[in-house]
Amino acid sequence: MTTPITVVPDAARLGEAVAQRILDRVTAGSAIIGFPAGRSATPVAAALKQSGARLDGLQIVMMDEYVTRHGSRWELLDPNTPHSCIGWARRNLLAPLGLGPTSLLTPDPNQPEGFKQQILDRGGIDLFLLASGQGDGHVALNGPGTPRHAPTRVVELPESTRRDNMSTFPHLQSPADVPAHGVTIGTAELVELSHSAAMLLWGQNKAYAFDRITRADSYDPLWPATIVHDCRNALIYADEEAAQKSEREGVS
Ligand SMILES: N[C@@H]1[C@@H](O)[C@H](O)[C@@H](COP(=O)(O)O)O[C@@H]1O
Repeated sequence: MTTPITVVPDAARLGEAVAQRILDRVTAGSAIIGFPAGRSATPVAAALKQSGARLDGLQIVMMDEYVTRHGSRWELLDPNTPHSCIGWARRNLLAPLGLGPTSLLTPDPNQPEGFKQQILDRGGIDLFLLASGQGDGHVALNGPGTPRHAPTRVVELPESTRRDNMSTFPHLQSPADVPAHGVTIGTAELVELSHSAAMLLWGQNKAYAFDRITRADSYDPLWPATIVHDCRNALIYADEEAAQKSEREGVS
């Protein structure tokens, strides 16, 4: 495994370390940052808010969103729904950081192939923050079995991802409460469009994900979050609970 690992004591320190990288880029001019919705990036969002910095130059790219079919078209989940990924971005990033709607880019389920060009037009993603499904290793909504070069597209969520989403959004009581489809950036674009990437793993329930990811050297379709190894300038950030540091060697 060649992707460097940084282990910090806890989720708050992880958030501060990653937020500092974003702040450095914003200070240098502008930053286009890819975000996952859910628990993993919440400490990063909190640390950005805590910094009190002006973040006008911050552009946020959300990697996925749940969708439902209406006739021949897909509709994004209402952002006021507590498990909406766009809603997560509005609540955790846009509102607290004082950013407007033009600071947010999300894939269009009816034109998913356009997402790549929209990102290219902005010069690519400076830093793509990645999360791993705790039980099935999904990344964005690319579930187990996703080929390495999958494009941005609408996918049907497997039961394993819907179960993981119940931990991410605890108000979801059963897999049936989780929407059956989502639009997601593809594994191809995660690699091609990011100048750097950071996998965020914190808490005991990400210990297995840490293990699966750090045992791999490159993309393993059975655990799609291993895509981090194929990304340029990639880093894994973990807290001690996820890394179970005392039991490992070679982790700094
Ligand atoms: N749609 C989101 C993904 O974007 C995110 O990567 C994942 C991880 O969530 P958590 O960080 O809570 O484990 O949850 C959901 O599936």
